[in-house]
Amino acid sequence: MRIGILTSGGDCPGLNAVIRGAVVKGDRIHGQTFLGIKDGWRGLVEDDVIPLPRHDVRGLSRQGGTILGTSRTNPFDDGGIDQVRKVMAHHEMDAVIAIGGEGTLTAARRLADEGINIVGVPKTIDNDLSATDYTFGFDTAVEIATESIDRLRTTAESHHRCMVVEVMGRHVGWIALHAGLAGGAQAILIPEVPQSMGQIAEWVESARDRGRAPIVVVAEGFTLDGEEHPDAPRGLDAFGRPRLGGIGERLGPMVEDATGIETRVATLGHLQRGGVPSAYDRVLATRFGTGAIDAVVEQKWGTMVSLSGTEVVTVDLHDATTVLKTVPRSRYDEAAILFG
Ligand SMILES: Nc1ncnc2c1ncn2[C@@H]1O[C@H](COP(=O)(O)OP(=O)(O)O)[C@@H](O)[C@H]1O
Ligand SMILES: O=P(O)(O)OC[C@H]1O[C@](O)(COP(=O)(O)O)[C@@H](O)[C@@H]1O
Ligand SMILES: [Mg+2]
Repeated sequence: MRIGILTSGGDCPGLNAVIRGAVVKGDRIHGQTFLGIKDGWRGLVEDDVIPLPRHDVRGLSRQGGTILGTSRTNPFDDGGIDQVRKVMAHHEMDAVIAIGGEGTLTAARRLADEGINIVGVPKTIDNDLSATDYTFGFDTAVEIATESIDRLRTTAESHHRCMVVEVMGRHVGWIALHAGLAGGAQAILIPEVPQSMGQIAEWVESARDRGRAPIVVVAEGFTLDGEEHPDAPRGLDAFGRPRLGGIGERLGPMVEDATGIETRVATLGHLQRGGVPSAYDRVLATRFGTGAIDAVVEQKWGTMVSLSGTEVVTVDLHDATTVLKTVPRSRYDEAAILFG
């Protein structure tokens, strides 16, 4: 059997561990042959496909990024199903393992609906995919954000300042919630729960009044009460998505004006996606890779590997892509008891 592997959407620590897990198991147990599809769906529609022998995945579980490259190409805009069929036939590719987030897996679901043999693997630092308890990449991002908050806190305390820390999270606030809780933030602002400037100022002042240096963690997709869209001062990216990032820089002066507390801003940005995966993410990603091979062998087309408790299972791609996994209001309220 000849299997193509692609990585698509924003990169994420653990992508290489998935590739290694799949190739080593497929080669060793089933004698399968692997092909690397370059830059996500782009490689599949433009026929940019390379051999992916077991030798090439040696030592990959600790390596950040993706050796295959990634892009945000939409296969339906740039070639469509006929082109995908043609490229697969050209390489005698029997199946594709698509590693990506909600966008990539929606494309995978549409291709599976058209009869392409596809199995999905969920990745995202945002942890916004339904039908899996966790995605790899999230743990590493939270670890990096937490360490950053710890470091920002000591400088904020020395100067008696407030620190606004902007983290990633396009539609959901999981990174902000977990890193904020782990770092003991005095306010956590997430896309799911708009807040007023008055409330934010109240939390900051109350922390200051107790002698603390207030830390405000804000997800890039957060909006103030009454605002319709998150800040995207740099316009759209190459694929028409708003380039988020900027709410922290906007909030900093507003907090300073509202409270009189000297405030600094740190935007963590792509630091959260770079570098080596955590041990947890290496294990999860490797298990997803070997699990994807089981799904291919069992011809479970149109499914995605998923973590259910501690077990790797498969779920229908439809279930995984219909609804985003947002932070439930009760989880936010639980954290909010500690704000201020
Ligand atoms: N409904 C869709 N149909 C086909 N392709 C899609 C769809 N939604 C997203 N995609 C493609 O998948 C790419 C990756 O999605 P994106 O959200 O950027 O990353 P991720 O897969 O990490 O969520 C998008 O740029 C787009 O080209
Ligand atoms: O790398 P880019 O294009 O700047 O994209 C940034 C976006 O990618 C993410 O890191 C991950 O998003 P995806 O999982 O949808 O790729 C978001 O948190 C962030 O908004
Ligand atoms: Mg996405």
